[in-house]
Amino acid sequence: MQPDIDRLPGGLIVLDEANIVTAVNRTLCDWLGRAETELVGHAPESWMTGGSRIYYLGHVLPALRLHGHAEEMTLTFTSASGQPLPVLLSASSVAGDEPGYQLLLLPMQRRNLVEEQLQQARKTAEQATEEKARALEQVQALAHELEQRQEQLSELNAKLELMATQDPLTGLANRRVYDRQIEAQLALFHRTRTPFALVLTDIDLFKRINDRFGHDAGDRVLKDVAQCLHQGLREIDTLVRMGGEEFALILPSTTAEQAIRVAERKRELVAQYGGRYGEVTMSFGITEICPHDTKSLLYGRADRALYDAKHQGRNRVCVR
Ligand SMILES: Nc1nc2c(ncn2[C@@H]2O[C@H](COP(=O)(O)OP(=O)(O)OP(=O)(O)O)[C@@H](O)[C@H]2O)c(=O)[nH]1
Repeated sequence: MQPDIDRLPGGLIVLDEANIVTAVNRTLCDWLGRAETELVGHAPESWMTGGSRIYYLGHVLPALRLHGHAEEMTLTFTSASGQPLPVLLSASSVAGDEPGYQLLLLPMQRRNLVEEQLQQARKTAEQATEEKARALEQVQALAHELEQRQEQLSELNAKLELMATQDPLTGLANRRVYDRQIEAQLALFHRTRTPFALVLTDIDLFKRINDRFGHDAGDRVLKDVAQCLHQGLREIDTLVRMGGEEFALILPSTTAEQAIRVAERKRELVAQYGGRYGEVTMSFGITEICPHDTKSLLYGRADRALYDAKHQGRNRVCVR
């Protein structure tokens, strides 16, 4: 598509090398209020104000001839009715069969408009950048808050998990962990016949300690006994406070024979502990997993072994 130079939003003047107008567009004719025939064949400075004429001949034209271009120069033309017409001129040389120059004129009013539009666009862009920065800040603040909430949530979950599995007085695992571990050991035994032993143990005549020294003293003894029982256990062993003054030990890959030795060591340790609350002893009931055992059969046998120990005079280890 050929550009329609007559409808350009700026005036166009084509000059030959001798600075004589060879063509103009309609926009320029309209601004100057002159017919094309009045303009072609003349020098362009003919329609400029005195000052602009000097500037054009002394500066613009020499620059154009020397460098081949002149940019954003201010000149004032005069219309046929005598009105000054300030313009911004940009010009460049044209090579080829008919060498010369082409001058593009933009009225200053229009330039101001363009500048205003540019300023407006810049302002809008700045506002958009500020809004973007604010939005980014908000997103970052929200992301930070989310991170904190997630941290709080995982802390809370960890606390809940602890509360669900820990005895608050002694810090030992609770009955929930006992159930989980026994079920895991039973499953392992049924799959691989790996033996394990269950030890139930109970502080002897604990009621007397409570009665004589008070409930707080009883709590102190429970904590100390928990420590004694915990000493020397393997990573894979599980020590649980079942409730009251009863504890359970689940010893994986352990026979009843081996469990007796473990229980004896614990019994001696507790008996040595004594402390401010007089003699403290424990009774132990042991059993080893049998082929047709269930969780309750296993527990029942260990409990009967513990009963045997109590019945036989306490501070001893019995096996069933
Ligand atoms: N201080 C304290 N006492 C507890 C706690 N849980 C249970 N007890 C007490 O433990 C005592 C257990 O008494 P009993 O079941 O009669 O058994 P025992 O006195 O140890 O006698 P034997 O088991 O036959 O040797 C009761 O007095 C309970 O109140 C606890 O968390 N803290």
